[in-house]
Amino acid sequence: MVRLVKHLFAVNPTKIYYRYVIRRQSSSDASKKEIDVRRIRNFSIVAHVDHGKSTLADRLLEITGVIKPGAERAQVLDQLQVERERGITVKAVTASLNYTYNNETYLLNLIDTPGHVDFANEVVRSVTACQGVIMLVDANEGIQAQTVAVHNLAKRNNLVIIPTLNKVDLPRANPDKVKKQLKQVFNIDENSVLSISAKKGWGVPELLQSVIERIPPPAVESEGHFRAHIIDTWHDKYRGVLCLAYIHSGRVQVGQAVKWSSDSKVNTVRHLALLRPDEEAIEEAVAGQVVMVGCGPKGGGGVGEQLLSKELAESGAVTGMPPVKHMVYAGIFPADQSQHAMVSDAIRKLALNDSAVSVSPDSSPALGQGWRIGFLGLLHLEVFTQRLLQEHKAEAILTAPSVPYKVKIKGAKLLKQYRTDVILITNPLQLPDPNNIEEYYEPFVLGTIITPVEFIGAVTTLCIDRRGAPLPSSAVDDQMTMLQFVLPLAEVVVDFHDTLKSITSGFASFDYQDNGFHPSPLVRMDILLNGSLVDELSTIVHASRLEYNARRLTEKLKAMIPRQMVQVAIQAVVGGKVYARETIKAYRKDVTAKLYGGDVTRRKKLLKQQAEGKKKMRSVANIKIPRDTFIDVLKKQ
Ligand SMILES: Nc1nc2c(ncn2[C@@H]2O[C@H](COP(=O)(O)OP(=O)(O)OP(=O)(O)O)[C@@H](O)[C@H]2O)c(=O)[nH]1
Repeated sequence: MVRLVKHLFAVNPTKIYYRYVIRRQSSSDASKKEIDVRRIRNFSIVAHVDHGKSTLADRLLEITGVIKPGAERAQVLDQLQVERERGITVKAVTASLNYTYNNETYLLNLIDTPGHVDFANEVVRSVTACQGVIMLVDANEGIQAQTVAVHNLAKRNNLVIIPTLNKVDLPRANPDKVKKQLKQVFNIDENSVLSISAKKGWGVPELLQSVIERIPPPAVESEGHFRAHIIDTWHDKYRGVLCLAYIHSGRVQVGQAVKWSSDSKVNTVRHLALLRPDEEAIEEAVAGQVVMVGCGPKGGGGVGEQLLSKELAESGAVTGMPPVKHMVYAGIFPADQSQHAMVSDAIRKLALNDSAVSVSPDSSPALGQGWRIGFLGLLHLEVFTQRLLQEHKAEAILTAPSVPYKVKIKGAKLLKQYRTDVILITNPLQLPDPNNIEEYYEPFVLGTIITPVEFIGAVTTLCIDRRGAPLPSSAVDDQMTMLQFVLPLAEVVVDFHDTLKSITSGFASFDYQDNGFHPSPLVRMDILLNGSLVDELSTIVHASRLEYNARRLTEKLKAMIPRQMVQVAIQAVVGGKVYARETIKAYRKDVTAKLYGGDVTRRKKLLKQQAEGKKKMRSVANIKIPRDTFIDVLKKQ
């Protein structure tokens, strides 16, 4: 089952959760000594899903003495229930490992980066702490779309890349062919490519030596004021917020006064530890290190923030990290409003651990008080809600997800209100009156697809159908091609990947990266149930898709909403004009049945009451909509 799910999420890999302990390292002395920055190596393992990151991490932990060779459970790193159920890894931390090479002890920080674009933010913040990556490529499957994505990311961040072929033990492995692909696609010198079997451990010690030889130590200012940026945060019941921090300059000690870049309050460092991956308390950490820091229960701090010495914070010389770009927004509401405080607390705690979400208050006539949450993609959204339920027992209703748009506004009043002429729309209901909109902008992505050549036609048709604009393609080798398209994000987030997999028998892989906002003819389409607007079902659609979307949405709602006591009219409307309509017939309840042979005035009274009841339901749109409708209606095609 797990394997099956893994394939379903073939480009939905993620991050690794390194928070288990098998055996403490016997090297605690090393952490008490002053660390020489020249003997620190900060690196990540990056790869397409299933190319062997977790397996290689296991081997590295074995070689450095963290786990015993041949430990029974493989890939012990995935701990969250959601990870086990989905067969994907979702959460990243780090492992600080000691390794002796040429009689010198090195501190190797294995900083995990997630692969899937939904977690791109995590990758970006992780790589800022790395100087190099091990780029794994399955010697049997060859380069896949995500290999291209992680390679580009490493290049953009000027990281040293150690190209490594994995699974060379497999009988079908073809290292020579994949080396040629690496040369063809990335211009990687074939002689620099290492070959390993993470499963058997072949070539792994040599790989570790290459990490030391090829990846430079961090270029940091050992002297000067303490400055660190936060890679990850999580909540500890007793110690409050704990953070994983990469130290850019200076040093930090337990008891030191520090400040968050976002806050004027002075905090004291109370907890300092190396994660090996088990915590190993230390008294001091220096620039170049990745350490766990805690400032006590009220110590605060969030991912992307910086932790600074009090003096540096007060000098005003620090600039912030770039803000996260959210790809998908959805409303989240407590299933039961009496649980609002509990769900609120759960969201706060989870958002602390999942830095990539943005949370703002929201309210809906149908669903009550809730939150509008920004995610990096649909998988991210699903994982977040699943974790809410599993880890915090918080049951929430999710509204239909939508991508953010931008509009250029006109009219003195609006311009004064927003103090800018281009505003970001994260909820279709925020759209100003069309008369006040000068131009609409839609988010686009650069999609990379690697496919066997026989599917080029089918893939191109799919992309064009999704309003994609083709870019020049290039050969990976004589059997595989890399296609690139600029695609509207709205056409990609919902079911693009599933469709691509089905038309290519699972052989094509897909990845995408942000391509910014571009002008686009958009309109807001509303759904009326018996004349009442259902806020949660409003969508922004491309003008060319209006009639199709109107029909599709009303038909799907008809199939999803169960029959009610009253007839339900479902209408898709733009600016007062109805583009599609469906009707769900009412159950007919014979309220006079009990009055067989009774008095006629009594019978009339009951019929009148029933008619009034129906009217009332219409006027308040008291229609029971299954909660999954709000997400499924946009999801399933
Ligand atoms: N034969 C062989 N199988 C391997 C090797 N390395 C990994 N595998 C197998 O490949 C599959 C995927 O390995 P993982 O380590 O989970 O891959 P991953 O890249 O971490 O995958 P995600 O955690 O889902 O991102 C597992 O069944 C491993 O046992 C290898 O060197 N040889």
